[in-house]
Amino acid sequence: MSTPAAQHAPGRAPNGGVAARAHGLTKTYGSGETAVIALDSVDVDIARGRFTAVMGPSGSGKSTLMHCLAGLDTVSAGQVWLGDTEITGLRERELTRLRRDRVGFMFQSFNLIPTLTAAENITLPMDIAGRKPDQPWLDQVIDTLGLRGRLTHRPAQLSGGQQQRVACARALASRPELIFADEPTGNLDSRAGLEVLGFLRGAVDDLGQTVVMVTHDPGAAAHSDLVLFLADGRIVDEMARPTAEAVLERMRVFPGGSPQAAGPDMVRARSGGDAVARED
Ligand SMILES: Nc1ncnc2c1ncn2[C@@H]1O[C@H](COP(=O)(O)OP(=O)(O)OP(=O)(O)O)[C@@H](O)[C@H]1O
Repeated sequence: MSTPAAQHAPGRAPNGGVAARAHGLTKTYGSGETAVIALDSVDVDIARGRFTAVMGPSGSGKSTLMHCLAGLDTVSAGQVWLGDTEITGLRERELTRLRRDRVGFMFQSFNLIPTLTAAENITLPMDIAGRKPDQPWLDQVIDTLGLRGRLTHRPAQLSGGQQQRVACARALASRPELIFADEPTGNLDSRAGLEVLGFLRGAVDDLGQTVVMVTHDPGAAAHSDLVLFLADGRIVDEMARPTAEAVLERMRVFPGGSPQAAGPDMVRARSGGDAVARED
């Protein structure tokens, strides 16, 4: 299977490598008349060694897509792979181990443990797993993120940007196959946000990591290689080599001049119900 996410440089995976894949991914919450279709038969390939951004109106399914790809949530139908491993159908215990060993997470609210130092927070997932960090790699991550002088600080002694850098180091520490970042700059001022985006970019370019980032911010999405646009639980568009201006311009085609106001009928009509490649 191949999808637009994997068909257009620079979002295309080197050597066709796919870090995560969804096929016919459907997620429904509730049942009967109150059922909500959060994801509607989504097909997507996440290119390995690339930075992919996911954008779309509030409620379009961005977080649900991320959670299903990361094995944080079960699917109602369809299949999800992490690398070559099909994760749909895995037992909770296997999923927990897979997330711990192969996926890194960053959240808007940093999710650091307040009583632990920065160093302890960074290695916590590996400590829980009983795994020894690869020290040269960890040193490289700590130095790249400029955290060397902050390792003994607790989160309350760090700025928001520094806390998110610790969360970034924690996500990178085990050299995961895939890092999911859910609005990682949402709680940061623009300077700290830019810094974190620069580090995520560097993690991809210099360290060969794979990053998927959910964002509402066209400026943040502009740091990615490829933007996937979600609306009404479907991937309705994509943009390679995005700029903030181009992303904003793209949004203007949605009713009301903003993707927040995009109507499902309109985006379905444009996409024919499937993800479409950008034609310009
Ligand atoms: N646990 C849940 N129970 C019921 N409905 C849910 C649940 N989680 C999400 N939904 C619904 O699924 C749809 C997609 O939600 P999701 O959080 O994935 O959207 P989103 O694009 O990430 O939104 P936002 O940008 O506001 O965070 C929404 O209609 C939402 O109300």
